Amino acid sequence: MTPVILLTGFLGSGKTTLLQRLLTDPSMQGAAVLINEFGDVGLDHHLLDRIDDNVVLLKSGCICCTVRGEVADALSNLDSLRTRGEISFDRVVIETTGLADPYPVLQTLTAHPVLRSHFTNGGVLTTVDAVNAGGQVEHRAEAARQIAAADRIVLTKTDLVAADDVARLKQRLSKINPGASIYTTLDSVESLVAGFGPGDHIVPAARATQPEDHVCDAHCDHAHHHVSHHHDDQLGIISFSLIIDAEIDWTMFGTWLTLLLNRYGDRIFRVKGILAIAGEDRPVAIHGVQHLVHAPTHMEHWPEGPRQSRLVFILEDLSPDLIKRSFAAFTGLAQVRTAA
Ligand SMILES: Nc1nc2c(ncn2[C@@H]2O[C@H](COP(=O)(O)OP(=O)(O)OP(=O)(O)O)[C@@H](O)[C@H]2O)c(=O)[nH]1
Repeated sequence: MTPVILLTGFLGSGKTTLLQRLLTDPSMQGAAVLINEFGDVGLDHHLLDRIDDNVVLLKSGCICCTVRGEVADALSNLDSLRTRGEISFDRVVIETTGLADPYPVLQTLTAHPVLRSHFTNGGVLTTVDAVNAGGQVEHRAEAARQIAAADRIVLTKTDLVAADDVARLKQRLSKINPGASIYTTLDSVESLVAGFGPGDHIVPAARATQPEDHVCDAHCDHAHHHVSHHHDDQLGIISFSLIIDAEIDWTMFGTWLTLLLNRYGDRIFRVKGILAIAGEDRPVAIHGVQHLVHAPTHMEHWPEGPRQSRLVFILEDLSPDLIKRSFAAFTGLAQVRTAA
């Protein structure tokens, strides 16, 4: 049986950063990876250095509902390729979208007639952003369910908050999920995935908020499973991207993004992008999570395709047009396109 590790956590909480670390550890060299992103423009596979045949980008959408069938198909495909000797892997890591409910994915593993004889639940790792977790847990059901589903919680961004706040957050997380062990990004990869490997049998954490026992199939429309389904229609969460063909002035851009997140960070859950900056050969990756702008990083090389800047936003109750107009007005770049 091949273990499937589910890597989950709210938008911008550090899943891809942790995945990058996991994949560079020798113990994880045999891992195949499935990545799912919310929104039509996937960037995470570009932001990961290790891209090979074992990395599959799933169609956009909410992993718990829209692409559940696709997860099953992707796992079946990986298994067939392995049977034919075309690839080899000894475990699978699935990085979910930051808005996913992990329970239906776990159920897919145990309920699917074929998958359940090849794959097993290899453990749930949930990243929790120490800067933004307070509000997210309070206001977003998805964030709470991701924490409740965890076997291990990895606290990220503890370098950006005071030690007392980290201690308080740990206490709060322990109340939501007393069975999960809590780590930070300072812990070794070995300790984070110990017991999650081939041949290991994880004992799932005693979860505080057990979901209903009902097992859905791909056509299930039971409302109880669609807590996170509501995120994209009823609560007005949308994703869109800005595409800019001209090179961007870094100072202008930085000022614009800082002001934008300062003003609208409550409603901008996530912004990430790959930028063509004037005077730079290599692309620059940028990340914002609510009011927080992370340090930009240079990527090794441009992904395939045109050298254009792409910014993906995940917003709640905010007009994409407002962002587009403000970007154009601030940077003086009129040729800005949006994609839904
Ligand atoms: N300072 C600091 N930054 C971090 C840490 N972990 C992640 N980040 C930064 O947080 C930003 C978002 O990280 P990602 O790994 O892209 O987050 P994600 O959960 O994959 O994001 P989505 O897939 O959009 O939900 C990036 O700029 C990371 O460099 C951490 O422990 N400390």
